[in-house]
Amino acid sequence: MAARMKSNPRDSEQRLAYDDSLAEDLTMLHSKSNEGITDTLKKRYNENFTYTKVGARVLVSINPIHVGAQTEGPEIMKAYADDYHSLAGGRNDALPSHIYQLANTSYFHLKRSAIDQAVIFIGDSGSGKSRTKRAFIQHLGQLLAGSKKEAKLMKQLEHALIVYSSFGCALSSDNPTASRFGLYTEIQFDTRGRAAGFRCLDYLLERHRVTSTAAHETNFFAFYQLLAGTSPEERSHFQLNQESSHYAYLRSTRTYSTPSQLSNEFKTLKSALRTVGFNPKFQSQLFQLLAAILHLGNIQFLNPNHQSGEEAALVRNFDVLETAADFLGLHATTLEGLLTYKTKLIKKEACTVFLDAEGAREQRDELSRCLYGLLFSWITEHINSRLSVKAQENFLGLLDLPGSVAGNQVNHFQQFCANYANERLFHYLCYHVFESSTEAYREDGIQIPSVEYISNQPAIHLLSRRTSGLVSILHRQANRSRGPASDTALLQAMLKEQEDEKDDSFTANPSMSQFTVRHFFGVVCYSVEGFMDNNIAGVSPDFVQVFRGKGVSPLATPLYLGCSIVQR
Ligand SMILES: Nc1ncnc2c1ncn2[C@@H]1O[C@H](COP(=O)(O)OP(=O)(O)OP(=O)(O)O)[C@@H](O)[C@H]1O
Repeated sequence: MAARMKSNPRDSEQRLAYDDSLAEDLTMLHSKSNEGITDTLKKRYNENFTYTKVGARVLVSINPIHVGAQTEGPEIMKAYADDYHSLAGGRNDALPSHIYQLANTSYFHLKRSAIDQAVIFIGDSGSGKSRTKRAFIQHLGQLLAGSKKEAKLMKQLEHALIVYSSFGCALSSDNPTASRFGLYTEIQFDTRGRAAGFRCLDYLLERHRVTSTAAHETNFFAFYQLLAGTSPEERSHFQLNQESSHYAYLRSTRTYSTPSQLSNEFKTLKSALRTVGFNPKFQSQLFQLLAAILHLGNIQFLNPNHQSGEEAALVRNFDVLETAADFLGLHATTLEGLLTYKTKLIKKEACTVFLDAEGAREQRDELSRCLYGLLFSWITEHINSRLSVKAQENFLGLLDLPGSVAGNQVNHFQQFCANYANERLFHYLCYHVFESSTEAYREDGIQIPSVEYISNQPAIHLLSRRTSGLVSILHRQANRSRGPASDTALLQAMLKEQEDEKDDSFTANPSMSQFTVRHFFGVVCYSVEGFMDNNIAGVSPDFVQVFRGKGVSPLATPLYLGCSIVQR
């Protein structure tokens, strides 16, 4: 166990004697220089102390991925739970800083003062946010273990995270288990402070990954788990081939696990689905839709014989289209029409456009992304409908968004959104750590020196200025009365506004369709390609019409039944 007894300096005398080298709390350091802080964190990390406090409300965690660090587990959890119970929730500081201790404190405040609590996880991709969140939830489960009902609920929450991890995580260049979506989880408490339910809200699912994945990355884990884990009967029912290389959407991607590990992961997924309320029928629907998406990706198109613009693309392998159509509950000809024709607004009139092979491929991929996005939303709605309660007195909220990514690679719209969200969270954090308490003291007439810190105000300014900020420009260009602008026009508009503002946090390279933003975590290059489409990303009216039509098999309709899903 990495936990060690250590006294914490509370008064000034103790503080003078405080050994900076392994300080539990960075606010207690004599020298609060960058060097002093990083030195302390480094030493603590080398001593297997993963966590360090910054005052009472902020915890720094350094991913202890190195061998030898045993920072979690039942024994350590028990020590912190005993600590909680022996002190009736009070903080005793005898144990080293830990996420379990933060869980103790949050739960204690919620119970004692009936004030809602929120925990925000911020960090680079791969820094360990999701893992730390899981540890928080596991420990909360330990604190609630006295009640069977509450313990069961916390287990269900852990299983919900397993489901989200299968459908929303992938191997990326920065993280073997990167969350390609954001999740806000609210644990609900009743008037007596007992956990009564939980609900989730997902954000920013990287839908694009379904149809195109960088060579050194993977698609969402659920696809590989499905292929490796289904029984021969199930495979034959879903008409699946066990080899991921058989599927266009998985072909160029990296394998991330051995077949037997994937098969075990699939078992775990099925069991997690069952625990959060997906009965075998619903599970079968989920997997059938995943299979349909894989089959959709294998449909190939040829250009029409006459390129007059009045003939649509031809399907090269109609048998694959028939399989996909069957799983989606559509007639093959309906799916063929959906993929080879498109309704477009031309001069405010809805016109049907014939798609060539390239257009049909794009339409097919858009359908796959749309189905996956709806599937993901449906999972959230299903979990919420089973496990949330309507009446809650208090909540404990946990926010975990995809981490920030800097580096040399060119990033896309989804990462722009994630990085923007991380800027806002960091800004919020800085305000609460450095500004809000100082303001409170000043209001009480107490003068305290202000602390210098690296503010991300320039990036916030660039991104969120009311009219000339990048996000505002993006919205304006999407909502023009004459229709959305092109990506090139968007970049031009960004460039013009920033030149007028003389904002050096921004540079643009129109010939490469790229721009860079200086974020607080580094300079990031974005390709503007796809920004407009992704920003609008509504469900195509063609898709909605077809799936709402009469005669569609119930297999696809659950996705469209929940109004709130369609409205998203
Ligand atoms: N305490 C820990 N002990 C051992 N391994 C850890 C620990 N924390 C994180 N890791 C490992 O580090 C990797 C990254 O962790 P995690 O997926 O939680 O990062 P993240 O910050 O949520 O990233 P992203 O923003 O990309 O989702 C994972 O493989 C995880 O298992």
